[in-house]
Amino acid sequence: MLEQSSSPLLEVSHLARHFPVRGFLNRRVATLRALDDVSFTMTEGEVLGIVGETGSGKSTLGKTLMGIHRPTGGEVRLGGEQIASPSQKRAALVRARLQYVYQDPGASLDPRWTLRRSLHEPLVIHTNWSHAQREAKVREIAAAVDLPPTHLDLYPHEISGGQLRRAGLARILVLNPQLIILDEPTAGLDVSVQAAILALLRELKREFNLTYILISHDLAVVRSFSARVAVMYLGRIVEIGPTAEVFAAPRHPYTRSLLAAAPRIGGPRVTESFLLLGEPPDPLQLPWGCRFRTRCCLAMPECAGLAVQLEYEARHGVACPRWRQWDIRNQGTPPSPGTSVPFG
Ligand SMILES: Nc1ncnc2c1ncn2[C@@H]1O[C@H](COP(=O)(O)OP(=O)(O)OP(=O)(O)O)[C@@H](O)[C@H]1O
Repeated sequence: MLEQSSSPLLEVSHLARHFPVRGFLNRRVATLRALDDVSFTMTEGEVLGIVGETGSGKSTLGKTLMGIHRPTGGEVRLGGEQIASPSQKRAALVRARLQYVYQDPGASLDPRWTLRRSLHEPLVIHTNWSHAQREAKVREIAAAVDLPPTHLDLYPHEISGGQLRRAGLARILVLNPQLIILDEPTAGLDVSVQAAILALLRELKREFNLTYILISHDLAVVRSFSARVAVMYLGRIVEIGPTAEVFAAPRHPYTRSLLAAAPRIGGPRVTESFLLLGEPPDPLQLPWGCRFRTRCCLAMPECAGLAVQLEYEARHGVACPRWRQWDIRNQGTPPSPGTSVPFG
């Protein structure tokens, strides 16, 4: 596990989620390993960004933490209490402490209900509070997300897109969550609306002492918003560490490739030799050993046999024994494609 100064809020250990692929007569014909052996910890108040190409397992991770998918292996602890394992059903009370925010939180509001009814609803389900207690909470949270009390009597179609997002967030916040998983919160928004949403999320984090997991394709958003970042490739974390360090000195060849494909991010000069080679492999036929080796410019035949492990104890962990060998010999200068780097 990563070293943390205080005891962790979230502990994810060797989490896996596999999906059966069924064929004729509903027989299992293959297994899609969407998430495999994922471990990390988070302290209260932290923001962890999750990045990776489409299909790398980011949303599956979020949904498995949330209990939307039951894990195939491993476990999740929140505040020391085991909240997910292959044999465990998630309790409703625990669900309230962890919330998942889809791309557009406003979309979760029922168009036939006033905002007031939508904000009361989670409290009706999860608490036995009186109407007056619920109303006080709803008003407190509406004020925190800058929704005037008069708006509580309006329907979703009567308010602006920005207000709708804020109302969607309010619906989650009434439950006093500790950890919120934000899945692409800024996707499809223009830059000024993006900035407003991120500013609101920062403010809410301070006010309610929230911890966030931010899933995003947008490396610039992750860089500005999260202090730590985990990079995923085909269901595994290949690198995890402080965002500034990962962006300034990426270690895993895949992280270098991601950054090379996003030049506006800045960071170190990443030459073309770190551009991704070829297409991602079929997720039903993952390469043995390191899953990235088929597209990696540092790959050697030995990578097929390696049990490549993320260095969980490291503050900046990387699941590739080859980056270190390369960096020591070449002070970080990337190799030409196909260059062989001997082991040992
Ligand atoms: N319910 C499901 N049943 C079967 N396979 C699934 C299911 N959900 C996800 N997958 C598969 O798991 C893999 C990871 O998908 P996931 O949605 O977690 O990736 P992602 O990194 O979030 O992608 P994106 O950035 O496009 O949202 C993919 O190969 C996907 O097809």
